[in-house]
Amino acid sequence: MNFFDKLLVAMDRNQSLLYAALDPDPEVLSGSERSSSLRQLWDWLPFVISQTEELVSAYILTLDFYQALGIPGLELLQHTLATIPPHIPVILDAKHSDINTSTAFARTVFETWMVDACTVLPYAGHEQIAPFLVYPAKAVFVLCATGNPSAAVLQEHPAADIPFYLHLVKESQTWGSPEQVGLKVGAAMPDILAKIRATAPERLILIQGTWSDEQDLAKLLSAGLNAEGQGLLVPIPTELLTAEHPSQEIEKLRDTINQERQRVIEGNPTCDLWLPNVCFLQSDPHRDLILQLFDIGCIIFGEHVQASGATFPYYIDLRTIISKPQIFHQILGAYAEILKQLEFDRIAGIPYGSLPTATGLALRLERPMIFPRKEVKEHGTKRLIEGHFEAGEKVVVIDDILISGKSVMQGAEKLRTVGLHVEDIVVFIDHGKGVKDRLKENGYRGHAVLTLSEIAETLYQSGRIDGSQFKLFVE
Ligand SMILES: O=C(O)c1cc(=O)[nH]c(=O)n1[C@@H]1O[C@H](COP(=O)(O)O)[C@@H](O)[C@H]1O
Repeated sequence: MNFFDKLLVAMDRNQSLLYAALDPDPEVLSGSERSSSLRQLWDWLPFVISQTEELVSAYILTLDFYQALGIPGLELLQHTLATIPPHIPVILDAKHSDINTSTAFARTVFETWMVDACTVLPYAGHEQIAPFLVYPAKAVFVLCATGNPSAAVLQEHPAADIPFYLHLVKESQTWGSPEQVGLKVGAAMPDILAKIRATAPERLILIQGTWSDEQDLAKLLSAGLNAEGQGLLVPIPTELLTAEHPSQEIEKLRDTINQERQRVIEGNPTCDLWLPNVCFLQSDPHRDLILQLFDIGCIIFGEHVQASGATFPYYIDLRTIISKPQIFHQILGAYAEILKQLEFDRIAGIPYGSLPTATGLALRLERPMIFPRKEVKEHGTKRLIEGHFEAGEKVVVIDDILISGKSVMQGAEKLRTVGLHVEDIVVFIDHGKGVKDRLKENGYRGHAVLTLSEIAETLYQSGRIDGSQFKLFVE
C-alpha cells in the first residue's frame, strides 16, 4: 500500500488528522518531569506510541535529534521505527541531502529505514527531489513556509501579493502527484496557510509547530482544511506528549479538531450540479493528472484553429509533457493500463506529437515500435513506415487527442496499406461528440484515458477554472 492510501486508512481508522512527533529532544524532555537519559528515551518513545497509536494518523521522527545522540541515537531510531505499528505511516523529518547525495539518502530513508515519507528542501529544484519520487509508494513533503520571523523576507519576496512561497507551491505541483508530493507549512501563519490551500486545494499539508490556544487552532484549521474537512496533518503539541497520561488530552484535541472539520464540511456544500461528495484525498490518478496537466499549461484558453479547420475557444497541448518527466511517467502509466488489456504485436506512434509517448510505452511494455511517416523523404530509404514489421502483424496505434479522428485514421491507414492490421487506437483524451463512433465506422476501436468532459468537471470542481470557462468546454 502506498503512503497516501496508508495515511487515508489510518485517518479513517483513528478518525484523526493528528500526528505525533517521536523526538528525543533533550530540551523538551528536560522541561518535563521526564528525564532525557538515553535509557529513559528507550522507554519513553514506546510509551508515547502506546498512548497514541489509537489517536494518530501518522508518526514523525526528526532525524537530527537521533543523529545528535551519535551511534546510540541511530540505534534508538531503528528501535523506535520497529515499535511503530505497521499500519501507521511514518514520516522522517530529514530535510537533508544535496543534489549529489539525494539518491543515496533516498535509498537509506526508503529502503533501509523503510519509512513512508520524508520531508525535503526545495531550493535545489526537481533534480534533488526526483530520487525520492522514483519510489512510487513513497511521498515527500516540500518545506514551503515557516513561521521564523526572518524567513518572511525570503518567503514573501518579491511582494506580498506574489510571494515566493506560492511560486514554490506551484512549482512543486509539477514535481509529482498529490499522492507523492505534499507541502510543509508552519502553524503560526493562518493567512499564509489559507493562500497555500487556495493555490493547492489538492495537496496534503503537514503543519509544523503549534498554536497558542483553541481560537488559534480554529483559525489554523479553517485556513488549512480542504473543502472536505481533510488534507491536513496536525501535530500533537509536545507538552501533551510529555504529560504523565498523554492519551486523555490528545483524545480531546482530536475531538476538537473533528468538530472543526465538521463545521468546515457543513460550510462547504458540494456543488449539486453533478458532484457526489468526492473526497479530494481519495486516490484518483486521473484527477491528479488533470490538475497537473492544467498546472503545467497544457490547457490553454483563447480562440484556436483546430486540425479540422474549426475554431475552438481552447487548445489542449500535450506536447509539453515530455519536459515534465514525473507527469510524463504518470501519463505513460495511464496509457499502459489500457494497452495491457489489448492484444498486439507492435506499437505505432502518430508523428510528431505521439512519438515520444509511443517510445515510452514501447520501452515500458517491452514491445517493438514502428511509426508511419508524416511525409515520405525524397532521399534515403524513402520508407512510409519506420521500423521493422511483418505484414499481417497486429498494431496498436497511439495518439494524443481524438477530435475529429482524422489525423489518427490517416496514420492508421498508412499502416494498413503495408499489410498491418490496425483495430485499436489508444489516445489520452477523447474530445467526445461521437468521434469514437466515427472510428468504429472505419473499423477501429477507440480507447481513451480521459474524456474532455471529465477534464472540465475536475478542473471546475477543484477551482482551477470558473463557470464560464467550464461552459466553453461543454458547449
Ligand atoms: O489541431 C488540433 O485540432 C488539435 C487541437 C487541440 O486542442 N489539441 C491538439 O493536440 N490538436 C491536434 O489535433 C489532432 C487531433 O485532431 P483530429 O485529427 O481532428 O482528431 C491531435 O493529434 C493534435 O495533434
